[in-house]
Amino acid sequence: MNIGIIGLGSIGQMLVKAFCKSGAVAPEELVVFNRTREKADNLRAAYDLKIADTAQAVCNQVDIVFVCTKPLEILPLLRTLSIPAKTHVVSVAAGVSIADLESVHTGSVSKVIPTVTSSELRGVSLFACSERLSSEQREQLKWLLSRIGVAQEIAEEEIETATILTSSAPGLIAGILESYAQAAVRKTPALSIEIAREMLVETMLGTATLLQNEKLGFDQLIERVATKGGITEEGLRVLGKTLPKGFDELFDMTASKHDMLKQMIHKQNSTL
Ligand SMILES: NC(=O)c1ccc[n+]([C@@H]2O[C@H](COP(=O)([O-])OP(=O)(O)OC[C@H]3O[C@@H](n4cnc5c(N)ncnc54)[C@H](OP(=O)(O)O)[C@@H]3O)[C@@H](O)[C@H]2O)c1
Ligand code: PRO
Repeated sequence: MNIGIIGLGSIGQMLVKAFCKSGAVAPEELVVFNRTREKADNLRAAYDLKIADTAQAVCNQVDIVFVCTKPLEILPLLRTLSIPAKTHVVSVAAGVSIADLESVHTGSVSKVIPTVTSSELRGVSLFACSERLSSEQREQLKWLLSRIGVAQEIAEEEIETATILTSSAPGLIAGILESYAQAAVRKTPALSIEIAREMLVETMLGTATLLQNEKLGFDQLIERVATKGGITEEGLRVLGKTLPKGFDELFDMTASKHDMLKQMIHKQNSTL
């Protein structure tokens, strides 16, 4: 199976690494193109993949192509290409809908929201497929994504909120952890920030492993940690006062950003 990847930024490079690391795809089955050639050359130093000279050349030789450019770059790019109808076009762009993709490609299209943690073969890739997809194309996509983590099929109307739980989450969690570590050091300046960060990372790994291996609910883990009348209880009380409002605002603001992006994409598509 030949797989194309157009756009080798953070997520395009992650897909190359994850597909190769998982063994889902042999490097020589990958055909890549990036606007700036250097990124492709750097990847080629590690993986024996094919570098195409143009995005069109990628589309001419693959069964499925992952387009990993930014949301406002994808439709203008796809409009310049003559993509064979049999080629399955997969967009990873937040805010670009299946209908948008169907307006620029006559064949099968899908929307995938990957996550950077798939470079460790962990995390959730969200996917939504167009009705044009054959069952073989859908199974192929699901199989590829399940090799690099959990492949979660999802209705398009749920994908934006789910993106915040899966794809944005590694960045958001890193932001939360940094704030957690900084607060610890403000409280106790003798504590080194590096050690505070390391302790949090190890604790996060331990927490995730415990939740998963013992199939604990969050409430069960809380009960195990928070000794009645103890210290954690006090921390949870503070979180209960501040976090719901903060998370509601986070979901509201990221939804507004999605809406803004979609408006820009629709405007762009109607003027192209
Ligand atoms: N980062 C994430 O965690 C994540 C998760 C899920 C979905 N996404 C989606 O993935 C997409 C890419 O995000 P990113 O974070 O990877 O962005 P990025 O690091 O800026 O990568 C974008 C890449 O696209 C390349 N590019 C732009 N126009 C091109 C063209 N016409 N032909 C070939 N290559 C082109 C750029 O090349 P240059 O080297 O020339 O700039 C750059 O390497 C976005 O649509 C985003 O919504 C990202
Ligand atoms: N990274 C992309 C963004 O921040 C999409 C979800 C994760 O826009």
